[in-house]
Amino acid sequence: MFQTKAAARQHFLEARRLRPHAAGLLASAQQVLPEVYRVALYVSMGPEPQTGALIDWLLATNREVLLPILYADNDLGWGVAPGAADLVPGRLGLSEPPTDLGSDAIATADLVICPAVAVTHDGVRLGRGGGSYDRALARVRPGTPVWAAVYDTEIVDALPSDAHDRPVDAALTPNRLIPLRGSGDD
Ligand SMILES: Nc1nc2c(c(=O)[nH]1)N(C=O)[C@@H](CNc1ccc(C(=O)N[C@@H](CCC(=O)O)C(=O)O)cc1)CN2
Ligand SMILES: Nc1ncnc2c1ncn2[C@@H]1O[C@H](COP(=O)(O)OP(=O)(O)OP(=O)(O)O)[C@@H](O)[C@H]1O
Repeated sequence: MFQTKAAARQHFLEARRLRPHAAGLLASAQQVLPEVYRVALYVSMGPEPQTGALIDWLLATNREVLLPILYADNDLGWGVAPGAADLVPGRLGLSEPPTDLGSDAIATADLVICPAVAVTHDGVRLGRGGGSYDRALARVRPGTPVWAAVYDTEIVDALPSDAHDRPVDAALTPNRLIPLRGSGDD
């Protein structure tokens, strides 16, 4: 398999760039979304699984959506999504909410859907390499479901991992929700 996280990241990001288009998470999420009020999500960029329509639908169905704000040290703050038009440019080409509720606001989420480059059947998540979600997921209220947004081809048997990596409970793809082992509910 992959010797390093960097090698794995390069492999999966290259494959993403070759996709003809980025599929969205709305249809699959609509099928499986539990009764939740506040959902932490991300504003998708480029070939990432798209979140725009899902965010709009959550807001239209009276849910609240938390979106990340990337700090200089790669830690994350959170703001509520008022609507796509109200987002402001952040670092690395990201679009972010204008008002920061702070890093601990993720503890108020009932469901966290986080970006990932790949995930294993055991729930090991590989991200962009900033350690942003390693820190953010440590603040999630215990028992809150955490889903990694990936494509079906990004769910693999093994990935390099570190002790600080936070496991995820399921993989949400544009097609389905796949429960992952090793995160407490089996
Ligand atoms: N949409 C989205 N938002 C997110 C994340 C993410 O993975 N996706 N993050 C997850 O932690 C945090 C931000 N971390 C990020 C880290 C790297 C890149 C990125 O695109 N890097 C480019 C180089 C960009 C540049 O330097 O101009 C690259 O890797 O090619 C984006 C976000 C918080 N918000
Ligand atoms: N709690 C933490 N506080 C500060 N730095 C951390 C923390 N957890 C991880 N890091 C650092 O973040 C860096 C990247 O970690 P890693 O490669 O696991 O990121 P990732 O989970 O793939 O990315 P991301 O979470 O941003 O999507 C590492 O150098 C690691 O030491």
